[in-house]
Amino acid sequence: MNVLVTGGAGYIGSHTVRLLQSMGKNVVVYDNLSTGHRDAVKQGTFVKGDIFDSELLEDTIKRYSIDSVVHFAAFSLVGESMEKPEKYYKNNVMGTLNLLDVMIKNDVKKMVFSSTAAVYGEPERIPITEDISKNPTNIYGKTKLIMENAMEDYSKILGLKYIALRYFNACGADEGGDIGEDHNPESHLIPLVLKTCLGIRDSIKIFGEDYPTEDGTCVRDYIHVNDLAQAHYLALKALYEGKDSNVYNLGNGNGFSVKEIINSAEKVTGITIKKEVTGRRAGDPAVLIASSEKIAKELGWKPEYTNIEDIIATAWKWHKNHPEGYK
Ligand SMILES: NC(=O)c1ccc[n+]([C@@H]2O[C@H](COP(=O)([O-])OP(=O)(O)OC[C@H]3O[C@@H](n4cnc5c(N)ncnc54)[C@H](O)[C@@H]3O)[C@@H](O)[C@H]2O)c1
Ligand SMILES: O=c1ccn([C@@H]2O[C@H](COP(=O)(O)OP(=O)(O)O[C@H]3O[C@H](CO)[C@H](O)[C@H](O)[C@H]3O)[C@@H](O)[C@H]2O)c(=O)[nH]1
Repeated sequence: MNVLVTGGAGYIGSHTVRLLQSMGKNVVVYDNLSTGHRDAVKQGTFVKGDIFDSELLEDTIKRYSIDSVVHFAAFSLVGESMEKPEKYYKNNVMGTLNLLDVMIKNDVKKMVFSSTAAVYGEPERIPITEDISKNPTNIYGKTKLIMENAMEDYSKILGLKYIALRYFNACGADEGGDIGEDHNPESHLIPLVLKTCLGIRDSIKIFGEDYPTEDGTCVRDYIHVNDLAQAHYLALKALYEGKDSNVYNLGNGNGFSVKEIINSAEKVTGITIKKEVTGRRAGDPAVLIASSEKIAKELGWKPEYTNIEDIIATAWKWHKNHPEGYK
């Protein structure tokens, strides 16, 4: 396996790169560092480049005899996507189409693609299986769905073999404590809660407690980043074994409310967190819980981290040791 990992200097990418390297795979990280961090790639080949730079992409593919791509590079802030749609359509759709052009031109026809639970929008059923209708409620989710649809056509007509992985809420960090989540701005619940524990933030805002859930706050399915990484390895393996294109959900299958996450973080850290209930955040579905049965059955994937406190503890280790992230 000679794998090009676009966005490999980002949060999920850097964990996947580490896992693939630990399994002896040849990995080339290709990242423009727009939201990623050079220090998140601790070893191996790093190319600073943009997925719009066809020449550099082609040169990298040829130089390292690349035969597959894991494509993380994208913008992924839901709120920003509703304010700057052009930024999201450009990077996530045009950028990915450009990458696919260069891949196909160079006969690289295996791709693992980062998709998202946001493709479902307000789901018609819980737990969410891959076949339910997709009605994304934000532009970020739309851009990912557009690319899933395009890849389906490329697969039928151009011979592309792809696996799209629809992640639910990625969280946690590698046990080593030297790589972790560092988004700027940060919008995800767990890092924000832990930054409040560290005193970097004053309080955590709870976006609405009037949802039709047990405690009134939104319920999400939190999945450890190393379990996501493992799924990327299994997806690549399936493609190298000649399996067909496919789409899989990736979640733990357990839902936790915002209040439950805050309580768990208080237990893990031993710190009482200041909370503030505010209004709902636009576009937030009440409950998102994955069924990951399909990937379990077809690719043998099984999450290692199922206990939410264990997951938060790995994130806490990273944040405590790197209060300012990679800076
Ligand atoms: N974090 C989550 O909970 C989550 C959930 C579902 C899906 N995803 C998807 O997973 C992927 C990775 O997410 P993440 O949280 O690690 O994000 P991230 O921002 O940490 O990583 C994205 C990486 O892509 C790079 N990048 C962006 N545009 C690029 C371009 N044009 N050329 C080259 N590199 C570029 C960035 O520099 C960054 O290193 C994204 O595609 C995201 O949409 C994330
Ligand atoms: O300060 C905060 C931040 C978040 N939340 C709540 O916590 C939950 C989790 O929010 P995150 O922002 O951590 O994650 P999302 O569920 O909004 O989004 C994640 O899951 C989506 C799929 O639904 C996309 O994949 C997206 O990329 C990914 O970040 C939501 O109910 C949100 O309203 C708060 O109450 N306060």
